[in-house]
Amino acid sequence: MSLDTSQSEEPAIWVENLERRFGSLNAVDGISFSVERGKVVGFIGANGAGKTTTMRILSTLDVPDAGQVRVMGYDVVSQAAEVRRSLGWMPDAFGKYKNLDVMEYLDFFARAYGLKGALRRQRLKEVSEFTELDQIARSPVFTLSKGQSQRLSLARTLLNDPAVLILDEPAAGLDPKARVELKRLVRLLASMGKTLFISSHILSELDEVCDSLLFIENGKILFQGKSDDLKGHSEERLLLEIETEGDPAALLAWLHSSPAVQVDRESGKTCFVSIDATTTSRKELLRDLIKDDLPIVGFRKTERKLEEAFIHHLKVAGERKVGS
Ligand SMILES: Nc1ncnc2c1ncn2[C@@H]1O[C@H](COP(=O)(O)OP(=O)(O)OP(=O)(O)O)[C@@H](O)[C@H]1O
Repeated sequence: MSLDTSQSEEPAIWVENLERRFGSLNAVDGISFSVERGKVVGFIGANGAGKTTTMRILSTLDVPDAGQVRVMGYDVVSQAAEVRRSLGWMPDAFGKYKNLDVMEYLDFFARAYGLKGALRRQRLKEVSEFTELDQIARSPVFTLSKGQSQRLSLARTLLNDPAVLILDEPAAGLDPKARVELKRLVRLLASMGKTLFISSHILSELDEVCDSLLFIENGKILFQGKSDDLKGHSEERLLLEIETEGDPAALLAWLHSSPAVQVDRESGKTCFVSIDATTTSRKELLRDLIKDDLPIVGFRKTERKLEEAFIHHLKVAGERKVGS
């Protein structure tokens, strides 16, 4: 009997000090992170940030220059075959076979996975129904739309029923309807207990479907956490939008002088601030503003948009670095 280390409680993905160099370029520059089983994590970064390189290493298609990577407890270098059995890799682009229809294409890959007889037919039925490709089973692959092609690529990835799914830019080039459909499939897969690691260069694209986000830039991790943390939602800090009908400079000066308030930015007659909710209440702040005769006409709880939040995070991180 072989010992199945995937039964252990190791995270689905565990990466420690991973490095991958191409000549003098550190495409992946000593990154560490982990993804718990059953979670959906968004891997965000601009073009060339190092996403595909990292994902290819996770998927055993490339090897690290340094560091360690484990998928479902298996080492990607010394236990590559076990990793491949646990993992499905959906590349950002895939070759289409001109003479095959949808079902023939899936059947070809099911055979390549070694699925035989009734089991193969069963899996083909399951994945084609799941991705709703059963409705276009006899369409030639080259006639598919971008959204249908992405579903075909996902279906192929699901054939061996992997516990971990690595999806490289699955939403790229999709129209809004296909994007909604993709999100629905991601949610369904998550509800089935699968772990999903999904890359995108668009911050807001994955926000609603991901449990947490991982930002990469120039091969380094810039942020790992929940998008709510990034947007400023927390038990401790509250974001507020305060609008005056009077002189915005007076409001700004008052806010800057208040030790409880941190001013993020101002726009016209509105100031965006955060307060420490453990020591100051919204009510107290509003009462103090009115007591000092500031003509407040808007006072709302707010949140940062994800893009804005990320820029704010970088700014704060940069200020910390300068200050240290
Ligand atoms: N095989 C290779 N040989 C040389 N350089 C490479 C190779 N693969 C990737 N790179 C470089 O490594 C860096 C990271 O590339 P990677 O494809 O991982 O980025 P990415 O975040 O996936 O970007 P994109 O969104 O454009 O796919 C880039 O500068 C890229 O040009």
